[in-house]
Amino acid sequence: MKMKIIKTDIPEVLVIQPRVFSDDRGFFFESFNERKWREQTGLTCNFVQDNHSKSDHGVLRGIHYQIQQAQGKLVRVVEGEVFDVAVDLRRNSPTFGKWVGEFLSAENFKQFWIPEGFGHAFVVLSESAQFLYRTTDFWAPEHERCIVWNDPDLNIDWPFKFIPVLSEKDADGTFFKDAELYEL
Ligand SMILES: Cc1cn([C@H]2C[C@H](O)[C@@H](COP(=O)(O)OP(=O)(O)O[C@H]3O[C@@H](C)C(=O)[C@@H](O)[C@H]3O)O2)c(=O)[nH]c1=O
Repeated sequence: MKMKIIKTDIPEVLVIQPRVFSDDRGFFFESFNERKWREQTGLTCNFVQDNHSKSDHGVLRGIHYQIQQAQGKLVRVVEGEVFDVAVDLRRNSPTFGKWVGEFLSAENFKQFWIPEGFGHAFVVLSESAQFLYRTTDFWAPEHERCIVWNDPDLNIDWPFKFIPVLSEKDADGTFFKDAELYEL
């Protein structure tokens, strides 16, 4: 069975289920293969930055985006479990303001493709989680923006009841209705 690409309710947001080879030693899988990625998604992406973060249970990072130098993100989890969310912030899109979410874990090996023009956030559901992602443009702090995780218009159905742990920047995020959006 080859790597599977699964469309979500927002067709440009993809779930990638890689083929994992398990044996007595453990497992092996191609976490990224440019040729297969191009052939199976039809996308040509030039990934320029790899990021790795670790967060404790209850940490929520996001909703982040860059108004210029928009970053497409291919994300995955190598320890623990998160609920990962992509929000369509492309003003002229038929799915503008809609979100999709996916549970990503070290156990399910799923990857999530969040294209340029989307906001991104995740919350840690396990004791801790390590999160890896590749981006199609560089981090540009001057263009970085944040929408609050519990924005009333976005109305994201987060799968938790606790009070999330936020950075100061994220606690101070703007509302979707006031957000500066992309210049793609
Ligand atoms: C995002 C980023 C941060 N940093 C630094 C700045 C700061 O001192 C420290 C932590 O930054 P932050 O608090 O912004 O990290 P974090 O809240 O994890 O930000 C990330 O959140 C997720 C949801 C995303 O989608 C990412 O694109 C990114 O925005 O790392 C870099 O050096 N390069 C980067 O690319």
